[in-house]
Formats: sequence, C-alpha cells, structure tokens
Amino acid sequence: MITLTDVCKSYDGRTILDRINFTLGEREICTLIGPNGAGKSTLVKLIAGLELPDAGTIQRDPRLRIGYVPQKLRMEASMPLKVSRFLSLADPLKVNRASVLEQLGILHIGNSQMHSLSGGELQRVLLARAILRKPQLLVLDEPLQGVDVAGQVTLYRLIASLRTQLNCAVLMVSHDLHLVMAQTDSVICLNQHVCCHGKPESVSRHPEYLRLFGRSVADDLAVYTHHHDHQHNLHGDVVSSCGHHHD
Ligand SMILES: Nc1ncnc2c1ncn2[C@@H]1O[C@H](COP(=O)(O)OP(=O)(O)OP(=O)(O)O)[C@@H](O)[C@H]1O
Repeated sequence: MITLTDVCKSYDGRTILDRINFTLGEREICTLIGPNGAGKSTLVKLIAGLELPDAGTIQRDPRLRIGYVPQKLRMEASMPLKVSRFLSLADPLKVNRASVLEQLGILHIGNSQMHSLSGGELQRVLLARAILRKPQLLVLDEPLQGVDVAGQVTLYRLIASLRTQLNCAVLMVSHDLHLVMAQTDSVICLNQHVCCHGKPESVSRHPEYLRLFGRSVADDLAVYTHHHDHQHNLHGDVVSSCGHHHD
C-alpha cells in the first residue's frame, strides 16, 4: 500500500529521519514506537503526505484516502465550532455518523463546543472524523492520549476492528505497547533510523520487554527492548554502530 525507500528528513540542518525503509501492506496494522523526539510524528506526517522528504521516495497511490489523527489539535477558544459541525466537514451527509459516534462513546457531545472538550473527548472526535472519511489508510499519531485506561483498551480493540469494517490499513504511533500488542501485526522501533522492525510476539516474549512494561508509566516511554546492536546518545545519534538489526 505504501513503500518508503531511503527516506530522509532534516529540520534546520538536524537529521530527524535517516534512510527509513519499510513497506506497509494492505490491511496491515503497524505500530510505531520510540523515545520522545525519535521522529515518529515526522514520519507519520510524511506518510500522510503533510510533509515532503528531503531525500528518498514514498510510493503510494495518489488516490489513496488517508484518515489522519494528529498528535495535537489546538482549538481556538474564540472561534465557536460545534462537534457536529466539525464532523460535517468529513461526513456532510451524516451517513454513518450516529453509529461511529456511538462506537466511540461520544454520541452525547454533538452539541458541545470543540474547545470545551476534555482531552480524551477531543481525541475521540478526531478519531471519529478520520473514520468518517472512510479511509483506506488510517494514520494515528498517539490517538489515545488523554483517554482513560478502560477507554484505551476498548478503543484499541475498535481500531483493530476498523481494519475489517473499513478494509483499511492502520499505522499508529503509540507509547502503550503493552496495550496495542494484541492488536498490531508489526512494530517498528524508530530512533532517527529504524532500530528494528518485527512481529510483536518476538518482542513480547523478551524478558526485558516484560520487565520494561511491568514498570512505572515513566518506563513505558523508554524504547522497547530488542537486540540493539548500537547505542544512542541523548540526541538519538548513533554513537557506536555495527550495522542495523532487524528482528
Ligand atoms: N517543523 C519542525 N521544525 C523544526 N524541528 C522540528 C519540526 N518538527 C519536528 N521537529 C523536531 O524533530 C524532532 C522529532 O520530532 P517528532 O515530533 O517527529 O518526534 P516524536 O518521536 O513524535 O516525539 P514524541 O514522542 O515526543 O511525540 C524533535 O526534536 C522536534 O523538535
């Protein structure tokens, strides 16, 4: 569905993404993980077509319908915009609106102002908008930030079921690998470059993974454990390298 070949991106002369290669298959669910500043949001923006790479190629059908949920959307408090109006932009005929809102548990907030929503409600509205576009590819950048834990489990299951409902592929950024494990087909660990890419089972069996995700929430932000054959400094630069390992 989408293939990246040697994709590079820099901002202000600083390398953010270095020779990224991967392919997302049709109806595949792929989760992107990595530490803060690793370039995850930058990569999903490139994939969603919102930014252009400096080098390398991104092959996708120009007609591909993408539903994108950004990491953050700042709503202007002085601009009145009701949830129902906001969603009308994606679904003017309101064909599936009620059932999508019901699945997301936000049927009751249609008349609320966008800027008055709680963090978790806003994320659900953004997800609803992306779904209502009937995408062939859903690109979700930390879609469940601010959603309570019980809601996260339900919504990750829903995201997984969208693959069948919408017949779409899903690429998402998440720090909650322990929650998405059961729902994702593949995991990419990113830290400027692709550190490793594999099936979640190979990650979940790893004793260090269990140790990592059994610890506090702060530790969840750490990169998941794998056979890392190189080290990074605090900026994510590789300081010792003997080739990249792919799981
Ligand atoms: N438009 C921009 N201009 C300049 N620098 C940018 C821009 N967008 C991102 N960056 C920088 O690129 C780096 C990677 O940012 P990105 O948001 O892709 O990381 P991330 O992996 O999604 O991080 P997090 O987990 O914290 O959300 C950061 O250091 C950020 O400051």
